[in-house]
Amino acid sequence: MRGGREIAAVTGASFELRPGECLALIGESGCGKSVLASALLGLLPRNARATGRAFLGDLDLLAADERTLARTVRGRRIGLVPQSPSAHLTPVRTVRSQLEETVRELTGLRKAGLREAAEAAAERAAFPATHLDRHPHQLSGGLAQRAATALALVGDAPLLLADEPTTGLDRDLVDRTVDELRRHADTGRALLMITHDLAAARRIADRVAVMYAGRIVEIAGASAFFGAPGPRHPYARALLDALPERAFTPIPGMPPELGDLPGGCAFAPRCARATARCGTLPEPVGGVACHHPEEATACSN
Ligand SMILES: Nc1ncnc2c1ncn2[C@@H]1O[C@H](COP(=O)(O)OP(=O)(O)OP(=O)(O)O)[C@@H](O)[C@H]1O
Ligand code: NI
Repeated sequence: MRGGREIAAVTGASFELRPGECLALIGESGCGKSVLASALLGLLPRNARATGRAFLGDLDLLAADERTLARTVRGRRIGLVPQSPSAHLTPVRTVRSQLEETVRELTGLRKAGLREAAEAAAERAAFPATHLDRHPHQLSGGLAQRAATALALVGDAPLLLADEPTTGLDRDLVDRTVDELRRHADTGRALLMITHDLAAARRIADRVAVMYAGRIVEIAGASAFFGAPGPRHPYARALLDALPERAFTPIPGMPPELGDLPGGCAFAPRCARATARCGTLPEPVGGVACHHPEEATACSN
């Protein structure tokens, strides 16, 4: 809601995520990625509401009450690497003390084991042991990011939501961080990684979901998406073509205001393939919501 009006930040998002799998959620700023993650955790602002179903095992996350979410879901069944780590860390406590508390809560470890486990968690997220006794305001953005990732990894939750987990990290650390997240999936857990970093997505994702103006417009296997035959939705194709290492062609125009979406396909005003048909909303077919998708070829997965 903005100015008393209701705005659909995410619409009709439908996807599955299996144990052992990494799904990368990509799309321009403001398209609804973080709102989707917040809805799964029951962390939407009070003026927002979510409808539909989102099953984690037998539990419908959208129907669960706050007590269940707070006691059994957040941290335990779903880990979160938040988009703004500094806002998520407790300002008055050192990183070590926050890690130790989380380890104690989630694993029941005590005393000596606690210290060791906290240090191991820091190590997993490449957070330097020399900085463990610092407070959040003494950390750079990249270090706060790593502290938040360490905290999120502690419980080995069956589902990890990582919202821009590599912001502020240089390339080596990006690779190291996403490889650690990938290991989380490789041990039979699920990972939803929200990212602007398509190289990081390509490195670890099994599948890619592309969001535009609050809708998932394409879901595809990562190797088909990033390699051959490439994305099938014109927006997804344009996102990749905008990369400096590819065509470096910016997407013309701007994403629409969510409060002022066109009636049909929201990408049509920016799309070279658009025709009159795009005035009606395309339903997803074979993972692609477009009236004029690029051809699927035999090697797509
Ligand atoms: N509390 C709120 N009240 C009103 N609108 C909101 C609120 N939170 C998010 N929005 C709107 O919802 C839309 C989606 O926001 P969201 O944060 O999910 O985008 P995002 O895809 O995560 O972007 P980014 O890549 O910049 O993080 C935006 O247009 C944003 O302005
Ligand atoms: Ni976001």
